[in-house]
Amino acid sequence: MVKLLADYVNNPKQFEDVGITVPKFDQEKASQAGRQQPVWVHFGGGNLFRCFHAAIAQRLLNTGALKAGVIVAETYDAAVINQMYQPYHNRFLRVVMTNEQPYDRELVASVADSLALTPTDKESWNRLKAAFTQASLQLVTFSITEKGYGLTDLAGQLIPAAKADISQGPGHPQTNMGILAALLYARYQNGQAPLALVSTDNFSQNGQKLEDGMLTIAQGWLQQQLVPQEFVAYLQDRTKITFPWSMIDRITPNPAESVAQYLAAHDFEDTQILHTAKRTNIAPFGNTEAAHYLVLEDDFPNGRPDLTQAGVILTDRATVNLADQMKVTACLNPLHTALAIFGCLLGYQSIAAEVADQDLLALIKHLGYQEDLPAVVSPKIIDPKQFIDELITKRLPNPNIPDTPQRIATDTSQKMAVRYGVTLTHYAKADPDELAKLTAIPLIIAGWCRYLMGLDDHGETVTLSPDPLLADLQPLLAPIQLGTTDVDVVHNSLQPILSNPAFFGHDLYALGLGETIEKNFMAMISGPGAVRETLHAAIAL
Ligand SMILES: NC(=O)c1ccc[n+]([C@@H]2O[C@H](COP(=O)([O-])OP(=O)(O)OC[C@H]3O[C@@H](n4cnc5c(N)ncnc54)[C@H](O)[C@@H]3O)[C@@H](O)[C@H]2O)c1
Ligand SMILES: O=P(O)(O)OC[C@@H](O)[C@@H](O)[C@H](O)[C@H](O)CO
Repeated sequence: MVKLLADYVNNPKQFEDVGITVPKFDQEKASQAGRQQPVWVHFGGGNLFRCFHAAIAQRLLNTGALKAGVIVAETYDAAVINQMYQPYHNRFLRVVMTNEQPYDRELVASVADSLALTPTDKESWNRLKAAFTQASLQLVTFSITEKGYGLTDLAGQLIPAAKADISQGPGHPQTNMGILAALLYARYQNGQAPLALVSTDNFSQNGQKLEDGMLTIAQGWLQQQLVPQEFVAYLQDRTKITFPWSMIDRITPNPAESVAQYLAAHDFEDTQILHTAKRTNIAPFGNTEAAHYLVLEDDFPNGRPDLTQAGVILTDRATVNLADQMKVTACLNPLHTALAIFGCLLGYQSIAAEVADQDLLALIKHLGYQEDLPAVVSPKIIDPKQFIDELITKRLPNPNIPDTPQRIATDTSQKMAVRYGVTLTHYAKADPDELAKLTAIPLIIAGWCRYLMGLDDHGETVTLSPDPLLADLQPLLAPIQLGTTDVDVVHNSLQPILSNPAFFGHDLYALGLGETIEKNFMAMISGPGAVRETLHAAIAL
């Protein structure tokens, strides 16, 4: 059995003998370089980072295109750092779930330092701040989930933490945007070196949202005269600070028991999965798929490593935007969220099993090909139709990818606007008559409302995936039971959700879809088994 912490530099054979590839660099040296002359900081050291960004850094360290390891910062879940990074000296094993075994396994050692930013840990804050003052720093990437960028509530008002960040100035930030603005203030005060800030979270125009969020805090400080005008000018000077947009795609499920067992059977010792109190699932290993796309706007004012050596596509903003719209709003994530909602309702634990269900397959095909694809403008670097074909015929059905509808259902309230609202906007602008012909999108939205009831299709209670708005949304559905036939009760419950543009980017009644969704919902609550019946009747081809 080989352990994650075994000495791969002096004895690589112990890894190679069990089929694990080792780094071609010395972790100690890369870590030292990362701490002394940092090049790359990443916020959100979850599974996507470990399986994708860290692997890119590892490729570049292997070839010498990068000398310094990545510094990882966690603002949300300190347990990730304290229990999964530091005890393993920031190493992990990356497992690529190819269609056939053996899986590709690689010891990843490209993380130089890992920092949990908590209000009491001054040392970590100072280390991160020091990294931000270094001119060597070229890029900061983020995979902090959609909600990590939020500063406003459902009514569009600043949340208390954002108000506190603005009133208290750069000394005590709480929100991610406040933390970033404070770190950039330190950079401004120490030489004003340039920097690229790259969101790699799953939503359209992610760089714009990062920029807007960070500037909301910085401009608040300026209004309170807590920072000079020159600081805000520095943030808005495109030769200094940029917010490249990105499209990122690699299905990276939570670490799975089946993979832990595979690793144990293949002589790897560290397989214990951690489920933190904040519901992050993380392990000494990460499991991901083979297919991957990272498309970045090439706008790095302080230079960048040669990311193309690791397969990253660098292009202009317009192309990134089209690629991202293709993936996040049409050809992948909307299909995923549909499988998440109906998978949880129908009792599935596996995405691969779901796409073997003819009703669900018909649903995602109808959504993808009939309703989403017509709204897509091809980014040309990737063909949208081939992209969906690959997804539906190769990626989703791969039984070795241990993905679950429950993972994908996480934070659905944060995602509906991007995953369905952008397509609705397309139809509303291009051809409003088409809105009335949509079947899959209204059905999925009704399915989400049905999911929020917290009952599966048998009428049994199900534990819903974490979502920051569950406590607001579930009480709205409380007056409804399976068997409720009163259309007014249903309308009163659904209306505040369907009419709120914060969820879908639109008042769905104004688009003429509210009533259809209510009807779909009524059908799905008529009794046990009604979700399946409604789905089958609506979408069967
Ligand atoms: N996993 C995938 O298949 C995949 C693929 C493409 C893009 N993404 C994007 O990456 C994000 C993270 O995915 P993951 O697989 O790493 O998830 P994960 O659950 O493994 O990790 C989530 C990370 O985000 C942090 N986080 C959660 N809420 C936060 C908050 N409010 N503020 C700051 N940090 C927060 C967690 O502490 C953790 O480090 C997704 O939300 C998505 O936008 C994921
Ligand atoms: O990561 P989220 O929470 O935005 O969405 C869940 C999945 O749809 C997502 O992680 C996909 O696996 C990913 O977007 C594939 O590239």
